[in-house]
Formats: sequence, C-alpha cells, structure tokens
Amino acid sequence: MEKVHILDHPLLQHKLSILRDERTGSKEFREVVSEIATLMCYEATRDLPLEEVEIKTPITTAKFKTLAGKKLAIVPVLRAGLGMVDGILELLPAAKVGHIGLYRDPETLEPVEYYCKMPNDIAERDIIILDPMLATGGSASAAIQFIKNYDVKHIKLMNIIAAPEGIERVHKDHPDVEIYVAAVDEKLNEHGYIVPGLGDAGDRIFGTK
Ligand SMILES: O=P(O)(O)OC[C@H]1O[C@H](OP(=O)(O)OP(=O)(O)O)[C@H](O)[C@@H]1O
Ligand SMILES: O=c1cc[nH]c(=O)[nH]1
Ligand SMILES: [Mg+2]
Repeated sequence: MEKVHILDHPLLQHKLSILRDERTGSKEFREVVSEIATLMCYEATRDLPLEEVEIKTPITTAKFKTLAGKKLAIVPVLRAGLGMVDGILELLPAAKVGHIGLYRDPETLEPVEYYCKMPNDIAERDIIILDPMLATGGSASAAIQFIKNYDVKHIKLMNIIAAPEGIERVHKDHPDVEIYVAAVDEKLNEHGYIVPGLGDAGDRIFGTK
C-alpha cells in the first residue's frame, strides 16, 4: 500500500463528514468538495521540484526556492470529478485541464466512455486525475489507461473516498500510479456503492436526484 496516501488531516475529516451527511444539500456539497480538493492538492504536490533563485529582501540578498516550472494538467472524470477542478486550480492556476467523460453502467458496473478532450501537449505534463469516488476501480483504471495512451509518464489519482476493492484494482492494473485519498471506507454494497460512503457523488454535486 506504499503507493496510497491517506490524507487524514482533521480539516479533511471534518469536511468529509459534512459530505457524508445525507442532509447536506447540493450547494454546500459542491463548496465542500471544492475545499477538500484544495486541501488534498496541497499534499499531492508535496514532491513538486524547486529551483534556487537569488532574491533581494529589504535586508540582504540570498538564495531561496521557487517552483521549477513543472508542467501539470488535471483531468476530471465527468461528471463528479468536475466538482474538484476549481479547488485544485486555486493552488495550481497554470495547470491545463483535460476532460474524460465516463459513466458506470448500472448493470455491469463497467465504465462507458462518452467524451475526451486533452491539452495538445499532454505528453509533456504530469497528470492528476480527479474523481471523488473510487469504487470498483473500473472507471479510474480506464481513465489512467486512456491517459497512458498519450505517452504520459507520471500520473497521480486523487479520490475523496475509496473502497479497498478500487485501490486493489488500480494497484493491479497500474502499479506505477500513486493514489491520494481522504478516506478508505469499508466495502462496496451489491450495487457497487461505497459503504458507508456518501451516495452518488455526481447526483449530489449537480442535484440530479
Ligand atoms: O470505481 P467505479 O466502480 O468505476 O465507480 C466510480 C465512478 O462512479 C461515479 O461516476 P458515475 O458513473 O456515477 O458518473 P457521474 O459522475 O456522471 O455521476 C464516480 O464519480 C466514478 O467515476
Ligand atoms: O458510492 C459510489 C460509487 C460509485 N459512484 C458514486 O458516486 N458513489
Ligand atoms: Mg454518478
């Protein structure tokens, strides 16, 4: 499990409990998903490369660190991943944004692709895939493979809640991909929903149920 980062900061745990509460309406749900994405981004970018620059402070001149300009892109998995985009761009305003449209067939639980638009220079960028839910792992595994087909070398996956089954699946299919989650829940139910989870993230963000 060394490729799984469980981000259990008290602020994240508190905000996640708001998402889990069935009484939380779409407006607050959207706001909190975005805030969680910002907090998770802080940790998921811990390994960004730095370079040394000389800066003149009001007192003296000395060497300090700035970001080395690593090119990044974020790729939300539609629909629910869209809820995490603005929160990430708060911290990474220069990141480009690709989109993958996938929905999970309710009978087979297999991902069905319906949209894709990536930045032209995606092969030069490190990628963070965004999706609040990692359930069976079928959607995440398909999204990762899709991006690998563009010759991308470094991919991270960011989910708010994961089921153990989803983590296993991504590890098996893509052992090189690091996963960042705020919680690993107990299991999946017979419909492939995460237990205890938060329900259907896309429906709760967009108010479609
Ligand atoms: O790990 P998996 O078993 O593949 O399930 C997870 C997927 O299911 C949800 O999307 P959904 O199919 O509900 O689409 P939506 O975002 O449009 O609601 C979720 O946002 C993931 O993309
Ligand atoms: O619990 C789950 C599983 C898949 N997709 C969701 O939105 N929620
Ligand atoms: Mg959904």
